[in-house]
Amino acid sequence: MTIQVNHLVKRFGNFLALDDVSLSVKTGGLVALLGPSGSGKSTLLRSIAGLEQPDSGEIYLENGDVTHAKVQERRVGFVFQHYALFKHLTVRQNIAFPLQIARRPKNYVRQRVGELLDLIKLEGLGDRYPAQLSGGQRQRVALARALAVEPRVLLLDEPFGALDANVRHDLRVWLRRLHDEVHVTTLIVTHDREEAMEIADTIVVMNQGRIEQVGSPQSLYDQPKNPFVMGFLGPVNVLASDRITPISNGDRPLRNEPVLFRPHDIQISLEPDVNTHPAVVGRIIYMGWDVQVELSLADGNIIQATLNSDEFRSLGLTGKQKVYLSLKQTKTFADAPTNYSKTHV
Ligand SMILES: Nc1ncnc2c1ncn2[C@@H]1O[C@H](COP(=O)(O)OP(=O)(O)OP(=O)(O)O)[C@@H](O)[C@H]1O
Repeated sequence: MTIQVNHLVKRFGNFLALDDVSLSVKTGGLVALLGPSGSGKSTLLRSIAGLEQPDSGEIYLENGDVTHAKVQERRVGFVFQHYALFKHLTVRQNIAFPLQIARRPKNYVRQRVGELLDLIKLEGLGDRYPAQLSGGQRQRVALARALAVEPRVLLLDEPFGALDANVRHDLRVWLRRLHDEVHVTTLIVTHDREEAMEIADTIVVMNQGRIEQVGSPQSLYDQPKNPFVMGFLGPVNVLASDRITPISNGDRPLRNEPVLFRPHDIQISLEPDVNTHPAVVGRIIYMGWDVQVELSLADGNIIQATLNSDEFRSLGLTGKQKVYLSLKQTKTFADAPTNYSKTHV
């Protein structure tokens, strides 16, 4: 285990930013902290870096207690959303900076900077200044600088948050490959579920200063522990159980808790059958391969279905058309509030 956090509590005045958070990160893992704004992701990351002092709890890095250690003693690399490169230094000088502070010999610095420029695929740009780079290139330099002194842990706080969607996507792929090459234990903060699912081996879902669930992208998506995780990992419809029959509830009796289902778990047919519900087609949104179809149920509830474009075409759906829907899969949660609605997701 490279990172071990035990019962961390952090208050800002009366506000409880971390509420008894415990987490283990395996050596070499790439773990995403995922949650809505204000859920405590950055506070947890900054506490591990030593930039925040927790009120109670412990932090271990490679089995050493660093709860009260200074930032420089922790040997962590840190990259923030906003480029923190030195404007008056070239790319090469920026990457060399932490090595010079650590008083590494000149020859070593030259060689290590060369290696890192290679690693971030910016070999030809070592003599440029940050202002002469794109946003994505600057973040790659920031990463190289964070990796220069071979940190025990790499901590990334929304490193691609300020970049446009295409560049973000390229950098995610790049970061994943980079991690597969260097295997440094990495914790990345994001509020973007696609980013978390694409990059991380393990996702830690946070909400209101607590960890809701930890697991692989697939296990969180397929077996969410509660409605919050299900809603945060992907789009979801919520209906009261007197409105729709859940597919399978195991042996557990329903106690009026809501029924949750994904838009792509709705099957649309043009003819009624046993257990189908009548609905009327509303707005249709083409998203390329996926087509989102809004459906109004007889009781006035509106839900979203997602079809692939082949299914959509073979049904030939148009607005105001009457259709019949059934559900392929549903989820209910024993501890969900019975007044739970989609606005909670
Ligand atoms: N220095 C501070 N003083 C007071 N409150 C703070 C401070 N830092 C964070 N907070 C509060 O703690 C809560 C958690 O903040 P944090 O930055 O950890 O959330 P986050 O999940 O990273 O959110 P975001 O995605 O918006 O960055 C927020 O409500 C924030 O306002």
